[in-house]
Formats: sequence, C-alpha cells, structure tokens
Amino acid sequence: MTDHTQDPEDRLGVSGLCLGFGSKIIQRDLSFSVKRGSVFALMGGSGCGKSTLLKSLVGLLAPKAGTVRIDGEDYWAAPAARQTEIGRKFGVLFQSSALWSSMTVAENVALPLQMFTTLDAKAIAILVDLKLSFVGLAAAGPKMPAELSGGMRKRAGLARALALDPQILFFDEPSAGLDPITSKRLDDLILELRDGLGATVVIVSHELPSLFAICDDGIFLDAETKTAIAHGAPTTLRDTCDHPTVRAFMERAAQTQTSLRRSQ
Ligand SMILES: Nc1ncnc2c1ncn2[C@@H]1O[C@H](COP(=O)(O)OP(=O)(O)OP(=O)(O)O)[C@@H](O)[C@H]1O
Repeated sequence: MTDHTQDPEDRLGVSGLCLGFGSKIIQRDLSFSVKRGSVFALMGGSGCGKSTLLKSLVGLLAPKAGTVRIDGEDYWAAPAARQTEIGRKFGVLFQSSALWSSMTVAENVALPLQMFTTLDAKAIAILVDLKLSFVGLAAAGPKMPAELSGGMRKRAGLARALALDPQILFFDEPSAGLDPITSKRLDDLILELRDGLGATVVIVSHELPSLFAICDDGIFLDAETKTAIAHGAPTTLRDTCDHPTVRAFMERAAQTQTSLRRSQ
C-alpha cells in the first residue's frame, strides 16, 4: 500500500520509531527521511543504537512502535511475502563482510542470483564478472575469502550486496579496519553507486573524514536521551551544531585526526 503523505522524493521514511530488546529501550520516537539518490549517515557515539536502527531498517528487528516506509510502503505492516519482495530492493554490507568461507569469491557473489532469480548459470557468471569488475576485483573470482586482504573482502562483500541491483544500500562501518587509501577507494565506490546508478545509501560509520566526504544528510543518535538529537549533513553538524554531545563527538574526532597526522 502506498502512503501518499510521504514525499515522493523520499526513498525511506521513518516515523515515531521505537526500538528495544525486551524491556530495554534503545531508541524512541525517531523520525527522519532519506531522499532518493542520497548518502545518509547514522552517526553517534558507541552504544547509541546505530546498528540496532540499521537492523530495523533492513527487516531484521521489528520495532516496538512506529513505521519504516520504503517508497511509501509500511514495511513492518506488510505480510511476510511482501516484506521479502520489498527486501529485494535492499543491499546490505555488514561490518564483517559475512562472506561464506567455504565458497570462492565468485560463488559468494553468485549466491543471491541463484537464490532469488531464474537466470541460468551462464547469465549468472556474466553478472558476477560485472559486479566483481565494478569493485575492482575482476581477477579475484576463483579465490577463497581467506586469500583476500581486509579491503578486498569488504569489496567482495560489496559485490555480493550489489548482485541483485539494489535500490537502497545499507553499510555498517564499511571502513572499519581499513587503511586510509583503501577506505578512500570504498568512499569513491559509494559515490559511484549514488552518482552512476542513482542508488540511495544509508551508512553507519565512525570515520568522520569519510562521512564528511560522502554524506548528503544524516542524523545524530544519543544514548542518553535515546533519540536523534541533531539532523543534517555531517559537515553541517560539524560547522553549525551547538549541541554539546555533537560538539564533543566532532571535536574528539578532529583531535584524533590531528594527533594521527602528527604521529605520521
Ligand atoms: N541483541 C541484543 N540484546 C540486548 N541488547 C542489545 C542487543 N543488541 C544490542 N544491544 C544493546 O543496544 C545498545 C545499542 O547497541 P548498538 O550496537 O545498536 O549501538 P551502536 O551505536 O551501533 O554501537 P557501536 O558504535 O559501538 O557499534 C547497546 O546498549 C547494546 O548493548
């Protein structure tokens, strides 16, 4: 069912969302929207609920209250079969990359195509090559995940997340554990997805330089008040937000960057 009250420019709309585990509340009354073809940041200190929110957005954790609308459709109110169809619009890259260690890289990327399409083996092989080329891993198809570096594993996970041509991509800490050059390559790939393919990207990250470089908008979550305390692009929050928690986050990160540069 389409909700005509949602702005047609919004790919994702969250309203009055309350999340928790048992009696423990993690986020309450959370509302925000994500425009089509934008990169949106979920920011905040450790333990404020960014990953929990991401789980609810991708269909892994039902909210206690509120709605998550994808293209105007209330995901959590939809029947299970419809949720699966809506989920086909998603591509998810978790922190660990979550590749199957007993399969080659190519087999990992082929898996969603085998599970969710009726394409034959030849067509799947062509698509797998295309996705691996896009992430700069054209030659890595026959390799096992254990043979790849951390950055290559992340990119292989991205190739798999892209297998079904998702319209919305969700990334949980894509740059965690990567060196600055590999991290920059991943940022460039994310921008290529937005600008080249028109994808919408929702990203959880602590890496402020990366957030400043690629995000158009975002929210800042707070563990104390258990909701969003600021809305806006990471650069806007850095330059104009007066909230002490946001300031402390931005300034601590800036200090870390300065001391890193000094130690190099
Ligand atoms: N399955 C669970 N059961 C109970 N509590 C949980 C569960 N998963 C997460 N939590 C709690 O929810 C809170 C938010 O955790 P979450 O991982 O979403 O935060 P985060 O902002 O992503 O943190 P970080 O930046 O450190 O990864 C934490 O207090 C965590 O202990």
